[in-house]
Parts: sequence; C-alpha cells; structure tokens
Amino acid sequence: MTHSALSIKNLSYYYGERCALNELSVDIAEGVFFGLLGPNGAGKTTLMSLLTRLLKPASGEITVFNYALNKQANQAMRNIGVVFQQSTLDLDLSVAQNLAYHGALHGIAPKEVRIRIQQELTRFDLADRRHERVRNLNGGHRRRVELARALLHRPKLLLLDEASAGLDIDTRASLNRHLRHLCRDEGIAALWTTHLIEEIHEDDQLLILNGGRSLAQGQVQTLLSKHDAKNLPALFSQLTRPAA
Ligand SMILES: Nc1ncnc2c1ncn2[C@@H]1O[C@H](COP(=O)(O)OP(=O)(O)OP(=O)(O)O)[C@@H](O)[C@H]1O
Repeated sequence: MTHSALSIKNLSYYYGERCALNELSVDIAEGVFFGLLGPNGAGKTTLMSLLTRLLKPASGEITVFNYALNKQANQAMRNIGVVFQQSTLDLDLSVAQNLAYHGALHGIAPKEVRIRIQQELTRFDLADRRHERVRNLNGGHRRRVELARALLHRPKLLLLDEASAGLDIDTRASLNRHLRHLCRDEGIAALWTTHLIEEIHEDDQLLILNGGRSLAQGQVQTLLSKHDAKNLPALFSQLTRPAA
C-alpha cells in the first residue's frame, strides 16, 4: 500500500489584498517525482514557504506523512528536506562543515553525522571535495551539496524550489535525473517546482499552477488526452493563455 507523503487541502495565502494561493489541493504519494510547473508569479515560492512554515496559511491544511504541519510541526518537519531557490550554503565553510551544521541542527550525534556526510557526498560524487570551501565549487556542484545536505537527516519528502535555476542545460538534466533515481530507488517523494517545461516528463505527476490556482493536475499523459493537447508545451500555453 502506498502512503501519502504530502496532502494539501484548500490552501490559501494572501499578501495584503493580493491572493497568492487560492484554495489549492494536492496529494503526493511516497516515491513519486511530482512536478509543479508555473510561470513567474504563479505562487510556487509562496507554496514552498507555506510548506516549510516560513509563512502561515490564511486557510487550509497541510499534512506530511499524516502529521498536521500546524499541530505536529516537529514530526512533520523531520520528514522534510528542502532545497530553496536561493542557495543557503555558507560559502566560506567547507562542504563537510556545511553538512555538519545541518546534522547538528537536527540533533544527529557527531559520529553518525560523519558517517552520513561520507555516504551523501559519495552518492553525489563529491567525496573528494569534502574539505573544499563551497566558494570554490561551480554552480552544479553547489546544488549537489545542497541536495546532500537536504538528505542528511533522511527525510522522506524533498521540496525543491527551482533547484536547477541558473545551471547549464547538462547540469540541470543531470540533477533532474538524480532526483528521479532517488524517488525510484529509495521511495522518497519529491516536489520539483520549475518554470521549465522540459524538466517534466510524460509519465510524471504534474500540477500546473497559475495565478495561485491549480489549472490541471494528474499524470501528464492523462492530462494531454483530457485536454486534447499534442504535447506539454501546447497544453501549458492552452491553459495559461489569457482569455481573449
Ligand atoms: N512579499 C510579497 N509581497 C507582496 N506580494 C508578493 C510577495 N511575494 C510574492 N508576492 C506575489 O505573490 C504572487 C506569487 O508569487 P511567488 O513568488 O510565490 O510566485 P513564483 O511562482 O514563485 O514566481 P517566480 O517563478 O517568479 O519565483 C505574485 O503575484 C507575487 O507578485
């Protein structure tokens, strides 16, 4: 039986009068790579901020592995790993130091932290860079360090806000592939937000968000048949085109 990793029900958020998210509902099962596609201003970062408790919803419910985010925040947050749009690495610390701080923040014993750092850096092909300052790494390697850090406390749900922003095409594709393997091989659920259509595949689960509203949700192939669209770019422009 598959379990729900993330359940969002009727979630709304306002900046003053401006509605940034309007009654959004989403369900993501464990082990699923879930794409969230939306143009600039769609509400992607607002959603990420609500999911990580940086913002408080105006209304609605968020549940992570059956823990209500507002009432059982510690249990819910323990299951979440995050990669924000803007890098949050300390450039003057080494790769290993950045990860060690994260481990300490999560209350993991130092010996165990050292073991996990080695495991995660090996997974991302960065073991030989562990003592290097983050400042000396290129953009793709920095992103991999952020992913390694996000996984250090062994979360079962990863939230990635435009994690591939600013990377070249090959590095973006490799990061995207890596995430898909994590979902498939380790049962981790990932919410991958992007405004780049090519990062979404035809067998992915997808939410198209625009103006804070869900325009479509489901498996891409099913959505294409339902809306009689020949491919995802066509569907996206059909759904997001302003009314004449
Ligand atoms: N701090 C803020 N104050 C007022 N309005 C805001 C604020 N942050 C975002 N908004 C507005 O809320 C809406 C959703 O913005 P959000 O940043 O969540 O979208 P996004 O999909 O992440 O966009 P992008 O792809 O450009 O990062 C937009 O209309 C935006 O202008």
